[in-house]
Parts: sequence; structure tokens; C-alpha cells
Amino acid sequence: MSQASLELKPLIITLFKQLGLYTQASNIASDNSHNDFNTLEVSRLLKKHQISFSVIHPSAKNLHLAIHPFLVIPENEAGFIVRRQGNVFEKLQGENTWQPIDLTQLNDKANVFLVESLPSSKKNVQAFAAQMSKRTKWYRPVFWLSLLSSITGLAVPLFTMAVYDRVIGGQTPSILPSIALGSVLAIGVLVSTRLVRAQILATTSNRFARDLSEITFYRLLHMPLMVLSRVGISNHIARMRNAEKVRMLLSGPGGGGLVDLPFTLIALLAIMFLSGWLVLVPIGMLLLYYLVMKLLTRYVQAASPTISGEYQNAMSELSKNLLQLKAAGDTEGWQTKFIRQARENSRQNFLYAKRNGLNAAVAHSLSLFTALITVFTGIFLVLDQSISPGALIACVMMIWRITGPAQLAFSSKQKFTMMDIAVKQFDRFMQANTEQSELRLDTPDNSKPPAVAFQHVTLRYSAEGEPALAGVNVEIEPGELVAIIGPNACGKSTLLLSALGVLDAQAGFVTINGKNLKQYDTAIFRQWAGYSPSQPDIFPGTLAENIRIAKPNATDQEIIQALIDAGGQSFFNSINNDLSVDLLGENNAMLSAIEGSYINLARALVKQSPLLLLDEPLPHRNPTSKATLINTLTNLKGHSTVLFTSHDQDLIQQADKVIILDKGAVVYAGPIPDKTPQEQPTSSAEQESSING
Ligand SMILES: Nc1ncnc2c1ncn2[C@@H]1O[C@H](COP(=O)(O)OP(=O)(O)OP(=O)(O)O)[C@@H](O)[C@H]1O
Repeated sequence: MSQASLELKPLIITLFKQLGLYTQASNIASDNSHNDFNTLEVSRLLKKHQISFSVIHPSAKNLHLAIHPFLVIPENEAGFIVRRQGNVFEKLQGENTWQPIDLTQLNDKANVFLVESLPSSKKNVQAFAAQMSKRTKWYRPVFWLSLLSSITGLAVPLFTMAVYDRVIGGQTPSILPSIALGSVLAIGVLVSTRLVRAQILATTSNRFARDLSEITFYRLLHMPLMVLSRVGISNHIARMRNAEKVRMLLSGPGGGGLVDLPFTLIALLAIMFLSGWLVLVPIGMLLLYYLVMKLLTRYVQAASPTISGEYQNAMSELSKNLLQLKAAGDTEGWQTKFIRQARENSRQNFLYAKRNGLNAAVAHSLSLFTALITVFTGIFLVLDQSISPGALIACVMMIWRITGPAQLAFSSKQKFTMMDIAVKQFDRFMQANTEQSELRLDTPDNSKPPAVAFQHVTLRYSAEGEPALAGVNVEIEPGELVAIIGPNACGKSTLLLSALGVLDAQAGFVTINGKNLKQYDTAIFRQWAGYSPSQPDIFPGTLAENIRIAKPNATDQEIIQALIDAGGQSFFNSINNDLSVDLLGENNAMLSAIEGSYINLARALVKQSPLLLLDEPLPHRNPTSKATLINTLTNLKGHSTVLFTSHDQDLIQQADKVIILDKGAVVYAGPIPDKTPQEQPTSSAEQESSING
């Protein structure tokens, strides 16, 4: 790591202070989990604290618009803070001394983190436009290139006119080579301007789409779990695809057509200059074109396929329920249903394609018509000797420069509508609250196990549904081993998730060491607490990578120890004690639920956290591994506060406290009421009923 990156932490703290964000500054200072800052970390922190910024070079023009102090990080040198005072830039020296600095002396490899706006409760309702305006650099070159290409585009018709009127009419073949050379030059300029423009549009749309995807993904990751699960996966995918729509529109032919549209005015002016009132013909035809196309588009839209959603759902239903379908022997019935949908899908798509074909044919014939009407009307002007034959030919050639972009822009109309919807969706999406919308700056205490308290916690997954937790009121002492028990669907997992802060109660709150969970920085809190879900969650990658998700800097030894403590020794032996085994690779694609549970638990244990939340940690294990985990958890007593859900009597009996839930309400919370069942062995079922009772 370079020296500059090591100095970034104090620098970013100073920047936050200069921005007036003192609480955030002291929060960054007290967070020792992040010390080795690099520029990525700086971006992460600014985003996290909802500071809008852009990274630019020192030569960028928008530096003169800086309203807040900003950060400059030169290549291989220590960064510094700069502010703008009128036209002068000043560098912060020491505590509060500013000295003038010439930023133009920095080379272009330096990065400037230009602060655009500070966190505020006011939400930007035009987030898309605001984002777009950050990429203004492309407007000007695209404008000038389009202008140049439109002007040079007139050259070929004008040269043709010269050939007719001067070379043929004026009998001067000697000027032909100059005309030919001029045409070649004009075509050369035209082609190169088009190429460069296409490149600029593609680059801009790519960057823009990349920015949108990044913002969308970041927000998705930081939205409350409840909102995410309510909205559903297909919606999240649609959000991500919005960025693609923008890319397709700007970099595709429609984008070029749209940019060229205003420049058709140049062709119209040239026609007017050459032929006077003949210009009314293409103008009238453009109007007619617009009206006919509007009607036709409606006709085409009326045939848009409606079955595709149903068809897609049938496919995902098949992949989800394949086993059930096979087991029920219902493959034939399902096949009939699928064939019916496939046929309907083809029929609808055929009709749509037919109408689209009609649309294209009408657009093309209208262009031809425009040229023909211009010829027929212009011929009278030629006979009248108001214009030369060459001028008429040039005018007809220019007609294509008007109808071409109009046709392109129209054929992209559907894409514009899609883009408009995408923009509105993006704006709405940016207004939704994330978990970081409120200032959450406290960090948990790593030195001792925390006290946990649920204070009148009521939580519903949907407004209409029964509450999953109903007024839960429980206090847990530091270092206690607590069993949360009760029948299925009584709210055990929900209680754990609310203690982790991923589910927000609608009423009441959870406290950790007496502080409302909502005061804690979400990311830091979740990195601190250990959580193991009841279902195995395996990511593509090796065993070590899967466990390091919880603690990226864990050593191999720590990982192995966590796996063993979780009871996974036999599993580890079965994969030849190899941490680099690919868990979803060809040979290991079918990890059993129990093997998955060792990995879940190892993720929680490897953190050596003072707070552990374990959902069903003992699903039907072999006796040795069960004994190991029980031993691990009992050894944690006094060192970590552990909350676990379970139906396993042997594990429940080890708990200092049980919380018995029924339909989301606490029916008992305290020490195990009667330990006699342990002394007089009874069946598991009897033991459970004694505890539940
Ligand atoms: N994501 C969700 N969306 C809607 N309802 C949910 C969701 N998760 C849980 N529930 C409902 O909340 C209630 C409590 O569920 P929870 O999973 O917390 O119970 P549990 O006691 O852990 O059950 P189990 O012992 O089966 O794991 C149940 O009625 C369940 O259907």
C-alpha cells in the first residue's frame, strides 16, 4: 500500500469536519475496523454518508463550480483538501490555514473528489436528470460533429448539381476533377465525423449505463430486507435492466437519428436556398409522415404480445417445480399447457411482426413519395426556368437527409417510451428509503458481551397479515445462552432477524447495551454480530471463500477452527482437509443441508463476536458433531451473548434462559422452569411438551 493511501484516513476525517459533518467525522475516527483507506474506500464512505460527488481530473472545467471543500489525491503523493474562494483555489495547511494553490500544475493522473451536495432530508425527485447532467462533456463534441456531418452531407448533392449545371450544361469538363476531389474529401469528412460521433455516443451511454447500474445495485443492497422481499426478485432484475435500456437507446441507431433530427433544418434551408417555395413539399410531407406514423404506431402497439409474461412464468414454474411435476406424473398435462402457450406466443408475435413490417413499408414508401412529389412539383419550376435541373436533382437528394433521421427517430419511438418509463422508475426508486437514510453512527463494543432487550416489539410482514412478533418484551443479560423455542412459524427466526437489525419492527425496538439498534451503523453492526441462518447459503467459490464472506481477513487456521467448533470435523475430513475445494464445482454441487449448516455456523463463529444469533444450529446431526457444537456453545457462556432457535432438547437444556413463543407472543421467558426431565430421562416429545407447557 502506498504512503498516500495510509494518509487518507486523517484526510477524510478533516474533509468531513470541513464539510460541517462533525458526528460523521468522529464516527470514522473511532471505527478501527477501517484504517487502510484507498480511493475506493473514500468513494464508499462518501456514498455511505450520502454525500453526492464526482471524481474528475484537476483540469476539469466544473472545478470552478465547486461550492464545498473537496479532496485532491495526486498520483503517488499525499492528498490534500482544497476550497474555492471566487476564482482562487486554496489548499488546507494544518488545522485551519488556507494557502493559494494552482491546480493546473497537477498532472491529469490526480483524482479530484468534487463534493456536489451534502446529505439532506430533501430527496431529489429528478435523480435521473441530475445523474445525466454529470456527464455533460459529450454534448458539445456531438453537436459540432453532427453539424459538420450535416454540412458535409450537403456536399454530394451540391457537387451533383455542379456536374449537371456546369459540366454538362456549361460544357466545362475541365472542372470535373476538382468536383470529384471535393466530393471525395466531403465524403471522407462525413464518414469520419460519423465514426467519431458514434464512438462518443457509445462511450457516453456505456459510462452512463455503468453509473446507473452501480447506483441501482448499491441502493438494492442497502434497502430494508422487508422492502426487498416484498417487491420480489423480478422487479430487482427489471431495475438493473433499466440501465441497459438507456445504453441501447443512446448507442443504437435511434440515438443517432435523434441527434440528427434538429440538423434536418440545414437540409431544409439548403432546399429553400436552391428552390424557394419547393421547400414546402418536404415540410408538408414531414407533417403527413408524422400523422400517418402516429396512427400506425397505435395500430402496431395494439398487437403487442400479451402472453410473453405468462409464457416466461410457465418456464420458471417448470424449473422450480420440476420434482413435484415428475413425482405427480403430470408431465403430459403440463406439456399440453406449455404447447398451448407456445402456440399463442407465436401467433401474437407473428401478428406483431406483421404490423411492424407494415409500419416499416409505409415509412419507406412515404420517403419515396416525398422524393417523387418533389420531382413532379420541381419539374414545373425547371420548365419555368426558375431553378436549374441540377438544383432539382440536388433537392431530391437532400430529401433523404430529412426523411432518413425522421424515419429512424420514429422507429425508435417504442424505445423512447421504454426509456421514459425507465427514467420515471429510476426517479421513484431513488426516492425510496435505504437503511442509511437515517444517521446511524454508533459502533458496537467489541470488548464484552452485550445485553440485548426486546421492548414491545411488534412486527408484521404485510399490513394485512397477522403479526409475526406481537409485543415481544424480553431482557437478556450479557453472556447468556438463550434458547428461543416454540412451534413452527411462531416467529423464532423473525425474532433473531430483528435482533440483527435486518427486519425493522413497526412498533417497539431492540436495544443492544441499552442503545436502540437503530443508532448503530448498519454495516459495522452486522460485520460485528455473528449470524447463522437456518437454510444453507452457499456462494460460488471455495470453502475458504465461503467462510471469509463473514470475515474477509480470517486466517486459514481461524477458518478451520470455526469449522471444527461448528461440528464440521468429519465434513472437513471428507474433503481431504482442503479449504480450497470448490463448493459448487462439479464434484461438490450437492452439499447436504447438514454440510451447509456447518458452513453457516462457521461463518458466525469465525467472527469471534460477542453477539451470536443462530437459527436452528442443530438440524439432525450425528452425535459427535452435535456434542461438539453443544460444547462450543456452552464454552461461549459468559464470553458471548448467544441467542439460538432450536427444537433439540439436549441443546435447549444447556440454555441459561428460554424464550417460548406462540403466534409471535412470548408465553414464557426465564430459566428453564423445571430441570427434572434431565434427571428422569423421558422421550424428546415429552420433554418438549414440558417446556412448552
Ligand atoms: N418473508 C416473509 N414474508 C411474509 N411472511 C413471512 C416471511 N417470513 C416469515 N413469515 C411469516 O412470519 C411468521 C413467523 O415466521 P418465522 O420464520 O419467524 O417462524 P419460525 O418460528 O422461525 O418458524 P420455523 O420454526 O418454521 O422456522 C410465519 O407465519 C411466517 O409465515
